[in-house]
Amino acid sequence: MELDTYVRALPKAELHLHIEGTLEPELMFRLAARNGVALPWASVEETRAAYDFTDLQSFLDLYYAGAAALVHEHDFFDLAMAYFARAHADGVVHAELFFDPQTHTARGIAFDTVLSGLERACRDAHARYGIGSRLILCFLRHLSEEEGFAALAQAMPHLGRIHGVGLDSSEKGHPPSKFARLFARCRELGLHVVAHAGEEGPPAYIAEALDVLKAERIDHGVRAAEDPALMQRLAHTQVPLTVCPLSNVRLRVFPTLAQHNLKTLLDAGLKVTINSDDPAYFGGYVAKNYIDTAKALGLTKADLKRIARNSLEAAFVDDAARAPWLARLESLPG
Ligand SMILES: Nc1ncnc2[nH]cnc12
Ligand SMILES: [Zn+2]
Repeated sequence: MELDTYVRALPKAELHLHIEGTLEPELMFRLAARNGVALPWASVEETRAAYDFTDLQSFLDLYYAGAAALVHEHDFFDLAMAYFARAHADGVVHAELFFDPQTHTARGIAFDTVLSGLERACRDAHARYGIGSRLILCFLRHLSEEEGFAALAQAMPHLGRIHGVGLDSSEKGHPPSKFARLFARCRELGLHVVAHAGEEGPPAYIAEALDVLKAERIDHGVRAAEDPALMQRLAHTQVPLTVCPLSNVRLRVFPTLAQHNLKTLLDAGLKVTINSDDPAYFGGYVAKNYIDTAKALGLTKADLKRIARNSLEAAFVDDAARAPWLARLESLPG
């Protein structure tokens, strides 16, 4: 079986996906026109040309600017449905969507507008494609813990619709410990906990995410490779890493895909998964992340199958939901 066909046939979960990062320029311009929102770019082409990032912050500046096109419930619905259609084509059977409510409430968009649009898309995607999904509220770490508590207060009436919380945005200078009390409260509320750590920030941030926030998965985590004791810990505990190879290259965490450490992490026994992060900005959805990484690092079908299996095992679902996906996965060669 050809690599492309094989990757798409693998049942997989996408566990690191910012829904705002799936806003393709074409939809961004349609929504901006529909909503009378001014964008900093004149055309779709000019927008794509601006996606020449030097680091995480240079991306985040554009990502927050693009999100301004999202205003109405229907916009969030359209955004998520466009993602689910692509995810389905890539063989995704389950997706855990990050969303950044503070990006929207700061512009006067109601929390419920964001959540209702996304939730309706999750329901429709299940009916149309059979894709399972979860919504994970991410706190913006460049803002204060107090502002995080304000976002949590807005989320409180809707907690039945939110499965977990995460931590994203500018990593350097904003360690996980800044949000210790907020995440303790989220855990008391029964929410799952994940956190971006070790993308641009040091390995110590990964340890803090585990020790202080009690993160159940680490988003990115690639800088763990700099700390042998942390590598051993991650291999021993099997805390999943949601690695995003194309993102890492576009944000210059690694100079090229051939220099990415995913295979090193995998061979050291860590529970590595492959995800797309912000595919509209980084040039590829999840299947392209699998395929390009496989080609660049010489991953075998057995490696790819293991990565897909890891993603299913790391998803926040019960074993009954996982069983048919795993059975289908194991029936494939490799
Ligand atoms: N890769 C990333 N790192 C941190 N925050 C983000 N928000 C969206 N994408 C992100
Ligand atoms: Zn991310």
